Amino acid sequence: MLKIRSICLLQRRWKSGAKKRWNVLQNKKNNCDRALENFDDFYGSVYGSRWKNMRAALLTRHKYIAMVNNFGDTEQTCSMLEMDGAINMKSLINLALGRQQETTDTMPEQGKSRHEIESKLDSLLRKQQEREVAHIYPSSAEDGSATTLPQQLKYDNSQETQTEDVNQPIEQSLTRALEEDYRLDEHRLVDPQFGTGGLYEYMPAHSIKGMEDWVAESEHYKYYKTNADFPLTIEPEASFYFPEHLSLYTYEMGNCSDFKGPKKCLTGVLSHYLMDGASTLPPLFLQVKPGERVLDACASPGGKSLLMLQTLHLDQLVCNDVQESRINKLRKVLQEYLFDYKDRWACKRLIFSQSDARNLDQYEQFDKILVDVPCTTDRHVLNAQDNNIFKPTRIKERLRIPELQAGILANCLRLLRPGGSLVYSTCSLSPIQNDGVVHMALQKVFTEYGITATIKDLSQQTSLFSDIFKFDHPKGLKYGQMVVPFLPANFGPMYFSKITRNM
Ligand SMILES: C[S@@+](CC[C@H](N)C(=O)[O-])C[C@H]1O[C@@H](n2cnc3c(N)ncnc32)[C@H](O)[C@@H]1O
Repeated sequence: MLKIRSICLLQRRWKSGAKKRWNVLQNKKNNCDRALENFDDFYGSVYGSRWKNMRAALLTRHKYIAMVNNFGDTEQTCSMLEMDGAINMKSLINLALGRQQETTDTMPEQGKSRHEIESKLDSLLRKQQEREVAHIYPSSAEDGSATTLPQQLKYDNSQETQTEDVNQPIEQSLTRALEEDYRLDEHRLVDPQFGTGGLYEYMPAHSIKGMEDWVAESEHYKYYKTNADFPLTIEPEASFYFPEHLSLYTYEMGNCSDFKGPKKCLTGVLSHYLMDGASTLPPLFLQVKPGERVLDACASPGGKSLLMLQTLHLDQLVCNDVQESRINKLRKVLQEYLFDYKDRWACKRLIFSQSDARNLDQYEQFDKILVDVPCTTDRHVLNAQDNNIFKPTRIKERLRIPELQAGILANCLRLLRPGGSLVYSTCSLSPIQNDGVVHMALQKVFTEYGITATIKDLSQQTSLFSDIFKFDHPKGLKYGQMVVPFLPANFGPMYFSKITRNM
């Protein structure tokens, strides 16, 4: 009897194995496979040899930052995060700001204080790293064995020839990763594949090998590749300040430690909010000032709205999203984090709005607008099957994304008061959804409404963040900045462009 049962079990196991093999033989692709294949073709030709490292990072667990809730037990939360070895981004940025200011100064005695700030920053980072290493690998310090990289830092893509050896000493591996990246950057600058126009010349609009799904997108690309038919100024952003009341905590580059989950505070709200670190940059660069009226045009689930509220600067924030279910999600998040959500502080300031941002026009003009549009969500589509935009039945929707994005951005430019600014952002590496859409929207508002705008060049300000994020500055990127996935700082992707409406 016993014998018969085990035979049955064996048979069943063999059957399911055979089914699996049959799927493999049929070469059935899932949605994530489709997305990866598409990116390999498209981003491979956009980013060249650098795509390999971005790809490995995209397929690896990404890094978060912790935003402290000012409506909870703020000081306790900050101490807890610091005890765990996290660094307050504000101190890093303020040190970098001081360093930048000193560099522009030629006074000889100031060289000394620059040196002091630099060594302070170095020792802060070194201490932080030592504390972290001791925490994660306590035995290495005791037995004298080499410290190894955290598992997450391993390039986990089997097709990559560049697989990191996890047994390498941490410094050696990090140095190698950084050196490799600089080498690739150098290579890109002289690589004839990228030509003088960088991204703008990398592919013909119609003949994109293996990229049939992108043909409609490349039509937009062809359109924005033509010379601008609208007046455009690009000027450096004058200044940057880190909001006094905002506390964002991160681990230094190369440290992939996890944050503890949020806790309930005495006021009943949650202690901190975890988000992709690169998502903090669009609202930070919007530079919301006290008393301003702000629109978050595509607000749900609400991380960026919450960040702007945590600056305690806003006079009014209109949180808009197109779907009712998304608005409900946003309400829930804000409710979990804002004390007095139903009455005083938040009630006076928060307005929920459910509209298609392409047609939104029921409000007075805004001082600032965040335009964090729907996009191909490049990291998400490689890791989640459900509701994936690369599902074959969603092809049309996917191909219309740049058009939708340009429609939203153009309407938001119209909703800005003259002199007001907006930040447009996506979490996609696609030059079409990024610079391409900015170009299309600027063209559209000029042709239809005679509106002109100035692009703010943020490169000097983003360099303040270069100890935390990996920025990519492809030659052709004209209108925005981009954080790219990078194993030692696995944030993003995040593209953002700051635009001011001319008077
Ligand atoms: C990238 S998510 C926004 C993430 C959000 N800013 C945050 O930081 O949590 C894009 C949002 O745009 C919304 N959306 C899509 N189409 C829209 C439209 N036409 N008008 C307004 N919102 C739209 C989606 O429902 C989605 O919630």
